[in-house]
Amino acid sequence: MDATIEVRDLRKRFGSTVAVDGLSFTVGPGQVTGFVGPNGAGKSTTMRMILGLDRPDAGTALVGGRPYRTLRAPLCRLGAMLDASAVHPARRARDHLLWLAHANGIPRRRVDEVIALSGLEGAARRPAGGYSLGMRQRLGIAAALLGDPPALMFDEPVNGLDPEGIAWIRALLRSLAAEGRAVLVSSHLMSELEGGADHLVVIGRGRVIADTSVEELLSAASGGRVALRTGHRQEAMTVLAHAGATVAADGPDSVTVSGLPAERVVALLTGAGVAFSGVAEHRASLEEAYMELTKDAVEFQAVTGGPGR
Ligand SMILES: Nc1ncnc2c1ncn2[C@@H]1O[C@H](COP(=O)(O)OP(=O)(O)OP(=O)(O)O)[C@@H](O)[C@H]1O
Repeated sequence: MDATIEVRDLRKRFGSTVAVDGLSFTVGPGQVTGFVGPNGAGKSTTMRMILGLDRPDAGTALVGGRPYRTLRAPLCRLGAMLDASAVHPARRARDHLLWLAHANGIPRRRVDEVIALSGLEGAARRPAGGYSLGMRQRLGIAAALLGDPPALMFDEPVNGLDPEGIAWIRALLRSLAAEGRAVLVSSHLMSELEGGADHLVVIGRGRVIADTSVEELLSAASGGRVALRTGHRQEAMTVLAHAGATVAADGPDSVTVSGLPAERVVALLTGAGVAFSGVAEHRASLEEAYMELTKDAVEFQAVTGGPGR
C-alpha cells in the first residue's frame, strides 16, 4: 500500500486571512516528518485539508495517490489525530473504538490490539470524560492506529504532556516509522521534535520555509564553526587568521573559528606550538536552527497581533 502524503500547491483563505499560501511537500514512508511552524502558521488547516475536512481554494492533497475523501477504507489508509478531546465524555474508550471499528469494517480484535498498543488497558472501560489529557491523547492515538494504516498524521500530539508522555509518544512515532509507515507530526515547538523527527517541513505564514532532513538543517545552522579554548588566545588568533580563518574572541580563553575544519585548527596550532585545551565543532541545537529559520514569521505575527484565534 502506498504510504505517502503528498501536498501540492495547497491554498486556503479564511476571509482576509491567508492560512495556507501555496504549500507543497511530501511525507515519505519509513520516517517521521515533523511539521513545524509558529502558532497560526497553517499546520492544522493543512492537516484538515489532507483529511478533506476543509476544502482547499486551490491545490491538492493526496493520500497514497488519492484524495482522502475518495478512499474506500480511509481509516486503513491514513490514521489521524487532530483533536484528542473529540470523544463524547460519557462514552467509554473501548466502546468508542468498537463503534469506529464497526463503522469502518475493522475486526473487533483490532480494538484490543490498539488499546494495548496505546497503553490504555487500565482505562478502556471508563468513560472518556474522566480522562487526563495524556489518556485522551492515547485514545486519539489508538483510534488513529485502528485501521493499521500505512500513513499517520498527528496534530500537536505532545502538547501539554508530561516528560514521560512525551517520551512515550516519541518512541511510538519512531517505531511506527521503523515499520515503514509515513508519519507526519506537527508542533509549534521544535524542542518537542528533538530526537523524534528525521525530516522537517518548517512553515511560516502558510508557506514552506524549509523542507529538509534534520541532519542537513543542523549542519547548515552549525555553519562549520569551531569552538577553541586556549590560554594563548592572541597567538592562536594570529596563527588561524593567517591561515585564512575568520576568528572571534568570545571570552578570555575562548575563540570561535569559522572557515577551517577542526582537524586543520588542531594541526595549525600544534605546528605553531600554541597550546590549547579544547577544540570542538560547534553543534547548533534544533531549537537554535528553528529560531533562525522562523525569525521573520514570528516578527510578522508580533507586528500584526498574532493569528487572532
Ligand atoms: N475556521 C477558521 N476561520 C477563520 N480563520 C481560521 C480558521 N481556521 C484557521 N484560521 C486562521 O488560519 C491561520 C492558520 O491557522 P492554523 O490553525 O492552521 O495554524 P497552526 O499552525 O495550526 O497554529 P497552532 O500552532 O496555533 O495550532 C490562523 O491565522 C488562524 O487564525
